[in-house]
Parts: sequence; structure tokens; C-alpha cells
Amino acid sequence: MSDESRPSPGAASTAAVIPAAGRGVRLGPGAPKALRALNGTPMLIHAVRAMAASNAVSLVIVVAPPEGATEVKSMLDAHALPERTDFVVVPGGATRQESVKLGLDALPPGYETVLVHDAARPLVPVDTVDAVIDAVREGAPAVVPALPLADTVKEVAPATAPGAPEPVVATPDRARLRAVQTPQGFDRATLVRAHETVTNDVTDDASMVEQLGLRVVVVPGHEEAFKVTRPLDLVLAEAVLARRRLNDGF
Ligand SMILES: Nc1ccn([C@@H]2O[C@H](COP(=O)(O)OP(=O)(O)OP(=O)(O)O)[C@@H](O)[C@H]2O)c(=O)n1
Ligand SMILES: C[C@](O)(CO)[C@H](O)COP(=O)(O)O
Repeated sequence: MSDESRPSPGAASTAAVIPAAGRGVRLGPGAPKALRALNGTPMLIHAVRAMAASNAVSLVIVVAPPEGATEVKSMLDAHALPERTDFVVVPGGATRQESVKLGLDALPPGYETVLVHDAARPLVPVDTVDAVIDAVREGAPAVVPALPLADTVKEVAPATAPGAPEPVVATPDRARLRAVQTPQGFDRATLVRAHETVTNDVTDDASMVEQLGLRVVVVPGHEEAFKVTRPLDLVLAEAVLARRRLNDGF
């Protein structure tokens, strides 16, 4: 859609920032993780389509590997997206946190709800995306999709000598723990303030909002929103896609 014919976003418009600039070290040697294929389609395209599947999302900002922004733009041009969805590509930074900030800096006015979604979670279902957006629109400044843990978790202390076993110091109550996914959803002003204020390293955006002392709430996550991190996750992702194709009857 051209800039002239595109309606300007209203207060209810939602944009998604997709950090996709990581190397994918834990996945092993190869192209940057977001550009690797799942059933023949780049992981990033799956992730963009997962955001664009929500009727509420009209802009996707892709934060590309710093040296790969042109390639990512061509890749997006070559893959069909819904007509209502525009996209912008910006080069990323050295950490996820920096990449998200660079994506936010490129966000035009008019988008009051912002999702931050890992390219590495390509298969999140649209119902999860919509649940996050709805919770933000209902007034929560920050929303995370999350699942209860299947494993018991131990807190450990550093080993006393190289190669020695780590001593366990605590077993947190599993019933109160959640494994957090993306997309995480935010009121735009809150997310911008969090990224301008918090300078320590964090592993997700919601924890920056927690550091501002603001309310972060959880909505149910989905097992298919898992993060492709290690080689076995690629096998699982392709199996999920195969199951979807079977269920869709083609
Ligand atoms: N400098 C970085 C690092 C990460 N990410 C993005 O943040 C998301 C979650 O990060 P992760 O799964 O840890 O990806 P990588 O950093 O690529 O993985 P690894 O730590 O194995 O290298 C991914 O979509 C990744 O592309 C990013 O945009 N910029
Ligand atoms: C944002 C995140 O996906 C929530 O679980 C996660 O914290 C990213 O961590 P990573 O180590 O950068 O993959």
C-alpha cells in the first residue's frame, strides 16, 4: 500500500517491533537465526505473519542483523503479507535490548499499543497475540504471555572450584513461577520511558517496566509460542508446521 492511500493510525492502532538481529549462537553455525528456514520459509517471515495475523496490527518494525537490513527488506518484499500491514526495516544493535530500542526509535506517531515479539518465536498463534493486545487496551501498561513450568527449578550458587558441581541454595515454589514468552504488549509511552530509563541489562522488556514500579500482568501463553533456541527446537517447529498443514487439510 502506498503512503498516500494508507489511512493514518488511530489511537487503537497497534505496531509490532520484531527484534531479529541476533546471531543464533545456540542454534549452531549458519546464517543469522531469523533468516534460517522453517519448512522453506525464513523464520522471520513466519514471525512477521504471526503478528500480521492480528487484525489490530497495522505496522511491523523489523530490527534486522546490522549488516543484513537490505537483504531483510528484499525478503519481506518477496513474501506476501496482509494488505493492511505495512513494514519498516531498521538495523539492530549488539544486544536484544539495544535492538528493541532501535526499533522503537523508528516507530511513527499514532501507534499507542506496541508489541515486542522475538523473531525466534515464529509460531505464536493469533489468539495469544490478540489476548495481549486486548489486555493492553483494557488498561494494563505491560502484558506478558506466560505458561506454568513443567520442571522443578533450583537456584544454585557458583561452583567453589572450576569443574566442581554447583551447590543448590533454594527450590522456589513452582506454582508461583511462569515461563514468559512474547509478544509482550505495552502502552507506548510506558515502553518508551522504560527503554529511556533502565540501563542495566535485562532479558525481556517487561522487566524494564517492573523496574519503573509499574504493573505488569500475565495472560495465558501458548506452547507453540516457544523460542527456537537450540537445534532440537527446529525439529519441533517443523513438526508444528506439519501438524498445522494437516489440520488445515492441505
Ligand atoms: N543483538 C540482538 C540479539 C538478539 N536479538 C533478537 O532477540 C530475540 C531473542 O533472542 P535469542 O533467542 O537469544 O536470539 P539470539 O541472540 O540470536 O540467540 P543466541 O543467544 O543463541 O545467539 C531474537 O529474535 C533475536 O534475533 C536482536 O534483535 N538483537
Ligand atoms: C524475551 C524472552 O523471549 C522472554 O522469554 C527471552 O527473555 C529472550 O531471552 P534470550 O536469552 O535473549 O533468548
